[in-house]
Amino acid sequence: MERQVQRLRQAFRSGRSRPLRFRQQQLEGLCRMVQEREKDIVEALAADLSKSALNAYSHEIISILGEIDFMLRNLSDLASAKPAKKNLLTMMDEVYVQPEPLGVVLIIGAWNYPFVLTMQPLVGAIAAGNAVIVKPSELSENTAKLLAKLLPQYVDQDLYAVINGGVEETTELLKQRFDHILYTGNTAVGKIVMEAAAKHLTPVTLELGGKSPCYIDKDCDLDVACRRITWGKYMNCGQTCIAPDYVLCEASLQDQIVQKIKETVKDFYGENIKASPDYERIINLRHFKRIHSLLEGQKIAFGGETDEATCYIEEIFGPILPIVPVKNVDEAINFINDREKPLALYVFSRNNKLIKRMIDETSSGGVTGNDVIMHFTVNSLPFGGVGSSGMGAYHGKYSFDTFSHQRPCLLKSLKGESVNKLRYPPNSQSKVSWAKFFLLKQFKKEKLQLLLLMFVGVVTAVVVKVNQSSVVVTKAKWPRKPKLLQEFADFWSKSLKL
Ligand SMILES: NC(=O)c1ccc[n+]([C@@H]2O[C@H](COP(=O)([O-])OP(=O)(O)OC[C@H]3O[C@@H](n4cnc5c(N)ncnc54)[C@H](O)[C@@H]3O)[C@@H](O)[C@H]2O)c1
Ligand SMILES: CCCCCCCCCC=O
Repeated sequence: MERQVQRLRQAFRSGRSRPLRFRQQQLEGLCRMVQEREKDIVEALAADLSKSALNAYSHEIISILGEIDFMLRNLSDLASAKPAKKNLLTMMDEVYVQPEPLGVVLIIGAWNYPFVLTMQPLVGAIAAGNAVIVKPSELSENTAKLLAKLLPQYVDQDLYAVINGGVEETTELLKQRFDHILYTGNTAVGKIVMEAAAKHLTPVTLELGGKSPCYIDKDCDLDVACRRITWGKYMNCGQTCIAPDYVLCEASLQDQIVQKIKETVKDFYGENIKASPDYERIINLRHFKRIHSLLEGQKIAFGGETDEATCYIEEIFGPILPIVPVKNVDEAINFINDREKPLALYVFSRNNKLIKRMIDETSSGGVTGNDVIMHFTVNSLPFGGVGSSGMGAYHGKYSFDTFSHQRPCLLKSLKGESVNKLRYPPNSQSKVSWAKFFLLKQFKKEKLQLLLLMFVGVVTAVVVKVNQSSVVVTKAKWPRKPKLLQEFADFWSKSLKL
């Protein structure tokens, strides 16, 4: 593994991953991979999660095509140097922020959306000019194997690699030095990743789990709310990081909500849910048993039928989508704030002020009002957690920034020493006063314009004076100019008592 990381580091050091044209070619390669091998990808997702081809396309493949398209369209803008605001001391200098690639990046994916959760960060890391190792989850083994087979056929093999394996291999991989790690998975392993990264002072983005509350206000269209919640809760058999985890509502709404969700489940998946192509399965027996054990001793409002042989769990309420009665919105807010910060918050209400209030008085990775999941699909929004649901974010521009160093650059000329005297020893009270003026003084735009006008006036006056006192200014006389300017600067320097 050490050798593999070194091989990527060498390729990165060669500078090959940096030119924009190269990055674009790699992203185009990824796009071709998704388009030409769509059938293989769909089959792998079906084998791992019983995803139908249509769901594989709409839940995973579309996101990746959209992300690649975004990067291709915006790459030159994202990668360009951005001019930065100057202070009075750096007025004459070049001041900008230059994004630069970090180096060798590790992406560790989870099994529940095995294609999206590895490919979407990969797109950002390539766009930002890095070398990348992708470690897919061993639990979604078909997608993991497929990625290892396909990627080398479509992108540069020395810069981008897939390493497959479980805990042992990932532990070994985490001993290596990376320049950034993006990990998606549970919070306990997130801590292991962060600890390993700390040994090399490697920055991390942690995309972790989080119990996402869903508050339903009594001033709401319950039919619409329940339909949207049912969609987000049962998509991918409930194995979605931002699925609504529990509902908070006033007790009077509880029965209606149960009834409406029950009806919607039948609407979506038919009477025989088990036979629906749109209904996925739990990833493996271990997870099946874990979820099954949550049902024990609970009051199940609807569903609860399971089939161990096919890892099928019919949708249930209780531990899977608990409904927690609250007196009012204040109690709902307290309930949320008494717990770890969730990955998402969902609020359903006709009352926009109430939605805004819940946003203001709670914290979560992201928020969708009057719907669920959808903030994930907007690539102009950062996607990530806060507190125990994670740190850092990605998607679109935020992916590019996550995998870049924002390098501040200040380019001065070798001239202008008179002004620079201000900061050279020996220090003096007058220098400190001028430094305060130059660095702390905030001018209103109009005042600054007036000052600039006065400055231009003074310069013009000096130039006119000099021209009047000299013989006709010819081309040959131009070399005298810097000296004049120097004299002018010295004049200012003396006036300012530097
Ligand atoms: N925030 C998000 O974007 C997001 C997305 C998907 C899933 N999740 C969360 O992830 C969880 C489900 O994922 P999971 O953790 O079961 O996935 P998982 O079992 O696939 O583990 C995630 C990754 O961690 C690696 N791993 C596991 N144990 C390890 C160890 N001891 N040391 C080093 N690496 C190890 C695995 O090989 C895998 O690549 C849920 O909590 C879910 O909410 C979060
Ligand atoms: C159109 C809906 C797309 C939903 C994709 C959700 C991906 C969530 C990843 C976390 O588990």
